[in-house]
Amino acid sequence: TRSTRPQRLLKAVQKNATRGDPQSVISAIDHFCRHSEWAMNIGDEKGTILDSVVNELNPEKVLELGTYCGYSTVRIARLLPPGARLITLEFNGDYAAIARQVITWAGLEDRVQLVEGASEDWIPRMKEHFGIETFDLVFLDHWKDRYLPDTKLMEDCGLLRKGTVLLADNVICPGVPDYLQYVRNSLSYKSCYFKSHLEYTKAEDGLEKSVFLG
Ligand SMILES: Nc1ncnc2c1ncn2[C@@H]1O[C@H](/C=C/CNC(=O)c2cc([N+](=O)[O-])cc(O)c2O)[C@@H](O)[C@H]1O
Ligand SMILES: [Mg+2]
Repeated sequence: TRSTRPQRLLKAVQKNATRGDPQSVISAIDHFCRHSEWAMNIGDEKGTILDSVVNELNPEKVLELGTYCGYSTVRIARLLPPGARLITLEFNGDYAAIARQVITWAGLEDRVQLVEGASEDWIPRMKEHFGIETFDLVFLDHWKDRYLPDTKLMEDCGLLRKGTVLLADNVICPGVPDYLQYVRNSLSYKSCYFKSHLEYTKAEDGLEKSVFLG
């Protein structure tokens, strides 16, 4: 049977990227998405904004919601100091299997914990299962109708501290209106919008950075 797009994306990484070189993995995926098949990775333009937020925070504990093929996982993990940890949640087993191989190809498996499961099931288990007190950075890039419920769930589970940064992809396209309204109007967040473009296209999109005020 015909291969899937994530399988073809992984093949492009294994063919064009150098093992242990995260930047070459990022470039191989961006080239594949620009010249072969579009895929819903954050991409190189919004990815540069993601990089700047990670570099500014120098986070120890990072949570990513929605791994997909692991592109943003690699972008984030490559910037983390060796002692830091990135936990990424992905409930589609096929995508998780691809992402594991992409992350390993980049040589970042010792900084990344890919958990195969749903965010709503695993957010409540972060403390007892992973010994996580609070996260320094959360990157939201999963189904758009989950951003708001999962943010409220993280609040209720005490996983956010004064200064925790939530960085949300796709706040314009496909859009997350309920989440945007919440973080922009809640007294518990200081929120700002980074205007950019939908990955590999000229359409507008952007990232919303929201700092939890406690
Ligand atoms: N509750 C949950 N727990 C764990 N994993 C979950 C989850 N909900 C979804 N996922 C996973 O997260 C990814 C979904 C991404 C949705 N993005 C998108 O739909 C998307 C669409 C466009 N677009 O259409 O242009 C552009 C983009 O940048 C996008 O991120 C998939 O890998 C999916 O399996
Ligand atoms: Mg996205």
